[in-house]
Amino acid sequence: MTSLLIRLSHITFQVSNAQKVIKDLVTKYQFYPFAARGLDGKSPCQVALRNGGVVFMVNQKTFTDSDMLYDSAVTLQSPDTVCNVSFEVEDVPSLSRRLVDEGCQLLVSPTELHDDFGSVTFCVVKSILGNVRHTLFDCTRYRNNFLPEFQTIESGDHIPVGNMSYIDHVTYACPRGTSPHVLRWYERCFGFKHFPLSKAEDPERGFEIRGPQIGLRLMAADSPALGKMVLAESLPQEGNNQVDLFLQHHKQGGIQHVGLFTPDIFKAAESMVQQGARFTNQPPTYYSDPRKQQEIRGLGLEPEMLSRFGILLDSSFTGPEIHNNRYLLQVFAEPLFSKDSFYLELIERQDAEGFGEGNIRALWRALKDFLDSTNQKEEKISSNAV
Ligand SMILES: O=C(O)C(=O)Cc1ccc(O)cc1
Ligand SMILES: [Fe+2]
Repeated sequence: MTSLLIRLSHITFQVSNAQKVIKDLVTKYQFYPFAARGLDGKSPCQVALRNGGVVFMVNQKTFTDSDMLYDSAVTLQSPDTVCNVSFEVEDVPSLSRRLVDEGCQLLVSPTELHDDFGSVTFCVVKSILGNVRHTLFDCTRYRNNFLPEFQTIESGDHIPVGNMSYIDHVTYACPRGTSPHVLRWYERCFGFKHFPLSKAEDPERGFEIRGPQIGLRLMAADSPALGKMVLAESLPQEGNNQVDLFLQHHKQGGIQHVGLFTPDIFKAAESMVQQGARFTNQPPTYYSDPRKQQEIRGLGLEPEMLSRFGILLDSSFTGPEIHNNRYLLQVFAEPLFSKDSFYLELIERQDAEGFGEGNIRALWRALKDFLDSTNQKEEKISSNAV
């Protein structure tokens, strides 16, 4: 079955102000638009943007399925959302039949579209999780740069600079208690395999991170063709947390963030910050901690390079000597639409396949601080207004 799946193709956004989101992706995150439809106003605009090997499609939200190509419309009440992870597959009709036999719902049955450059077959499958869906494409008979009915946008003299290599992982927020079920669905339907985040992890329980003000259950899965996915649920605990806040808008669950692989996170973060992107800050104590400093320096890095952009490091450091050179660098951008919505992550992996518990704890704390400070600002504004 895995031979039917070729690769993750792109991720689709459905938003109320596509122009604004496109502008942010272009100016802050160095994506460039390369194909579009609906720019003449005859259909809702759909724009494909690229940064290196990463492609996003931004769709203006519409409420009639027939206006939207390669996806189906979200509901009228839907928040701005990132809801479709599209896969390239070998044989759309046969895979869609198999998925229907598994009990999956098709939002769009296998359909063929063509233009002067050839034809593409696709279907849209509803995931078992929230508003998530997957468009399955066979593009082997198509020779232009994106999909039929999209016009090429010439980049002219503008030389794209982005250095994102590919989508490293997609992280889904799940309502409490649902992730084992969701994991099994992805195993059955798309051949993902449980990817333990710790030794001897129980796939029913996943990897639990507990501590003061943190309660998170993670389960990851991997597919040789489609990459990694992470399922995140909150554990009952005090106070706000990013998964529960996300679920206030995406009640049944959804795509919470996407990790973009870059070979040089310092270069990527620096150029994005210069263009106005903002990453979550880490408290200075993260970088001044002597053990952390030893860990950073032991890998040939400088604490100042990390602290400038809020980059987090996880390695197998147990001090005082580094045992191997495997490490993970991550940095998390501020939410793209509203304060507790979808965000982008940059990740550089040096021989490290998993996810870093230390980084997740630090991110959780930083986002809590960010949410608390925006809440305080909002409270101030509203009390001033009274
Ligand atoms: O570490 C990562 O990049 C993950 O994707 C894991 C993760 C999942 C959910 C969170 O709210 C925060 C981190
Ligand atoms: Fe992530």
